[in-house]
Parts: sequence; structure tokens; C-alpha cells
Amino acid sequence: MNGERTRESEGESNGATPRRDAPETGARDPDALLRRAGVRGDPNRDQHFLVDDRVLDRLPEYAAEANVDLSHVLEIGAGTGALTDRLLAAGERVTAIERDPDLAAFLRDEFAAEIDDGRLTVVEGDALEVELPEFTASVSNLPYGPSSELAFRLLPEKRPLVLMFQREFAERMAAEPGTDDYGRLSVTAGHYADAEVVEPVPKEAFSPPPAVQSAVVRTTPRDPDYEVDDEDFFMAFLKAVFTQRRKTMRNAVRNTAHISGLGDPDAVVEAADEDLMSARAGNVTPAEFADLATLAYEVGEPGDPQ
Ligand SMILES: C[S@@+](CC[C@H](N)C(=O)[O-])C[C@H]1O[C@@H](n2cnc3c(N)ncnc32)[C@H](O)[C@@H]1O
Repeated sequence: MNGERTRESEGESNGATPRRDAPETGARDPDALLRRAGVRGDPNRDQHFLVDDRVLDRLPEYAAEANVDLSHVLEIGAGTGALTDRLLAAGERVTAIERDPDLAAFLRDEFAAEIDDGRLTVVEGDALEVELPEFTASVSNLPYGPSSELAFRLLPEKRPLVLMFQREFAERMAAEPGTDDYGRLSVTAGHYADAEVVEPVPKEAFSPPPAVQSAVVRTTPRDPDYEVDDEDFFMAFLKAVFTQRRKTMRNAVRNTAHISGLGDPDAVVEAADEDLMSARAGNVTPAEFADLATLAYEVGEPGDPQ
């Protein structure tokens, strides 16, 4: 990769002073970063780099306007560092995780001054596997392949998040009961945080453009307005009944015992509220699911979920 780097970067790589492509804003230009890195994003490696300055600038603003503590921002999938640069400007410290060894090497070179100052740590590795640092917030343009697993690695950390997802995923995450988008993802994400879609982002904001539209989600951690005895069972129960979201809850509970691990699903149906058993999963609120999961755990002989 370094052999492909342009003259723009030559002679600047002494690590002493941060690069500034746009003196008026002080920000690095995303296209110049791509040229200096000498890369084209590889969609097979979830590489779609943000090249729209306005979207890049707004991502940390979504956190700042919610008074999020940006003293240590975690960025997952830092790419060529266009967002990293904005996060360094908005916050005090950034830890940037990047799986691609060439991009991680580029980041270490491009941001040598910030690394020397102790403001940036580049972690080379898979964000699903590396140990996460203590962070106060995460602002990330996530790789879409593992975005669900990444979201559910971050949400239990109970920190504010501003994350770019595929638009459909974002809308399902933030959906309310009774809407078409409401489902397992809405309830499981809502277990940890309030989620709101703050901006749809068109394909053209990325290089190369992804196949689908994107959207930014901001999550604000909070405790749920219900209690569950066993969180793992609650999650397994949701997974089970939402595989049959168009069936009544009565049938969904009965038909999915192999997923939820319930030994006696009929006992749950008999003990549960009649109206609730006649409802469809897409209309059941998180609190109602929690009550039902608690009941199921008590009377349904739970075993090992799938
Ligand atoms: C959508 S791009 C975003 C890049 C950059 N943040 C931007 O906005 O231009 C996702 C980045 O995540 C990296 N990536 C893909 N899978 C990853 C994983 N499992 N862990 C860490 N980084 C990953 C890719 O190499 C790519 O640089």
C-alpha cells in the first residue's frame, strides 16, 4: 500500500504535527486520506469509507448535542481515519479498532502525532474479539457484516452510542410496538437503551457506495421499565416467539419450545393472560414480554435454549 501513496503524503510523515487538509475547518479531507492510504474500499471486507464531510462532521455532533461524555471515544472500524479525525477534534481520547492490517498501519502513520500525544490508540484486530477499553461513548461507522453482533457487544456496556447501520436494521432497532419494523431487535436493543434514528444516509456518502441505504442511530442507555429474573432466558424466549411473529402468542409459545428451551410450553399458555395469548408478537410490548418470560421461567420448565 505504501508504494501507492501519493506525493501529498511524502515529506509529511514525520509524526510531529497532525496533518490538516482543510485549514479553515482543521479537518482531514476524506478523499485525501483515501489517496494517502492508497486504498479502495473492499466491500467483501465491509469497507465503505465515508467521504461526505457533512455526514462526518455531524456524527460527533449527535453525541455532543446529547451531552455525551466524549472523554474516551471508542471507534470500531476506523478505516482511513476520516471519522477518527473528527472524534479527536470533538473528544479528548480515542481508541480506534481496525481489523485490516494495512489500514491499521496507515492509521499509525497518519496519526503519529496524536498517538505520541497519548490521545489516540490504534488497536489492530477484530472488534468482536479484542478486549474493549473502558470507554465513555462509541461513535462508529460500523462494518455492516458483523453490525448486529457489534451492537450487542456495545449495548450491554451501557454507554451512549452513535452508530451507522444499514437503514433497515436501524429502523428495526428503533421501532415501536405495533409498527411493521417492530421485532426482536427492537425489544433486545430496547432492553439496554432508547434508540432513535437521527439521520438517513444515502449510498453516495460512501466510497465505494454500499448496496443499501444507511442510517445513523443514537442510543441512550437506561434501565428497562420492567424486570426479568433470567436475562438469558428472556433473550432466548424473544428469539423463539419472534420466529413466529405472525402467529398468535399462544401458537408461537407452543411451536418454538425447541428454541426457547421450554419443557412445558402448554403450562405457560394456560397460566398466561388470555388476551396476551391471542395477540401477535409484533403487538406485544417489551414489558408484556418480560412478564410473560418471567411466568414462563416459573411454570414452563425451562431447559437449555437453542
Ligand atoms: C464501513 S467502514 C468505515 C471506515 C471509516 N470509519 C469511515 O467511516 O470511513 C468499516 C471499517 O471496519 C473495518 N472492519 C471490518 N470488519 C471489522 C471487524 N470485525 N473489526 C474491526 N474492524 C473491522 C473495515 O476494514 C473498514 O475499515
